[in-house]
Amino acid sequence: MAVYTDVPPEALHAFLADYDLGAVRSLKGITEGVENSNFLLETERGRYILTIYEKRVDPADLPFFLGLMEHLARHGLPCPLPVHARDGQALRRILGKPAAIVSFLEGRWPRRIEAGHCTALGEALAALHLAAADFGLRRPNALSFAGWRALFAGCRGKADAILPGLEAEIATELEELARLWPNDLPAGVIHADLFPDNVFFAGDKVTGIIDFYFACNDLLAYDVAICLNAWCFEQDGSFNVTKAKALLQGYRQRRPLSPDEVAALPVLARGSALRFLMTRLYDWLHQVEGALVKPKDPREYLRKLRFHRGVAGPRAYGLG
Ligand SMILES: Nc1ncnc2c1ncn2[C@@H]1O[C@H](COP(=O)(O)OP(=O)(O)O)[C@@H](O)[C@H]1O
Ligand SMILES: N[C@@H](CCOP(=O)(O)O)C(=O)O
Repeated sequence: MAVYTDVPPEALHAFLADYDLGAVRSLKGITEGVENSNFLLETERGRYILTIYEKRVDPADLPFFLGLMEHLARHGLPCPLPVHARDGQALRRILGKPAAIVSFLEGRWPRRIEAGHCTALGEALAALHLAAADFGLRRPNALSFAGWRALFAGCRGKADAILPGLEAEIATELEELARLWPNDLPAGVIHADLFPDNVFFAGDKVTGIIDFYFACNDLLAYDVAICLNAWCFEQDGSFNVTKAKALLQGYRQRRPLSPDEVAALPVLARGSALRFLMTRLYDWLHQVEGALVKPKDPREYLRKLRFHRGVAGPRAYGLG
């Protein structure tokens, strides 16, 4: 459930008076999502998404997120296009909170992932990296080593309640990854959370890429590793090498991976697994009573982390 703010009709009308979107037909809360309040807004002009930014998004980051969506949409990516109000601003306020209207994207995120989705996803991810290359703003990744360590500090003394030995395993992993992490790979703007629920399809065609609220500057191949984790494991925890091969083939058709990027994939996949393990662990251990959002299982990402730690090399991902 992600509707944290109720929008009374008077507030909506006052807000929309500054846009050229015509009269409101309806406003419906969208129950999917975690971070912000999202609404499907229908006006005389068409369908839009109204997002009200809640506590977890730093308002200082919003120009980067909205600017990036606009940049990518203008480069032909199927990303939400922010709607500017008459004063030229896309970032405005409703009920005292930051808010924006973006274009509505058609399609549905895949509940059952097929290899064909992975190929198309790989192509779309590479297209995103290429199109973002001349985006003018920068945002360091808040969820890299320093962020992981801060989350870990917030879980100290509690992690073993989820699985005995977890705390020591994470501490060792943090040390090893800090030693192994590649710092000289191609970098740029990455999506950083391109999970299946953030990619809409019509058949095998990508029709929408949403949720840019973790986007940042980091290693491009790290984004590929995030997708390997989010798209290529089955429900039973097994790794599907056919899907991985499809994803990597799709990506490499648009943006070839250098030999160093390929060699680094196992380490990057470990780091990506640790990133989602840490945020999920933190959220699991800091559940707010009465919260409407069900936390995601951190153990899923521990299993993925262990898989990548055990691979002999990038061949495990279907690369020759
Ligand atoms: N531009 C869009 N077009 C169509 N649906 C959207 C769009 N943006 C968001 N949604 C809908 O809102 C839901 C939540 O959006 P999301 O950005 O993932 O929220 P959160 O950041 O809170 O997790 C999505 O699953 C989708 O159903
Ligand atoms: N993809 C993350 C959680 C972030 O949720 P989103 O709804 O903003 O994509 C995870 O699976 O841990």
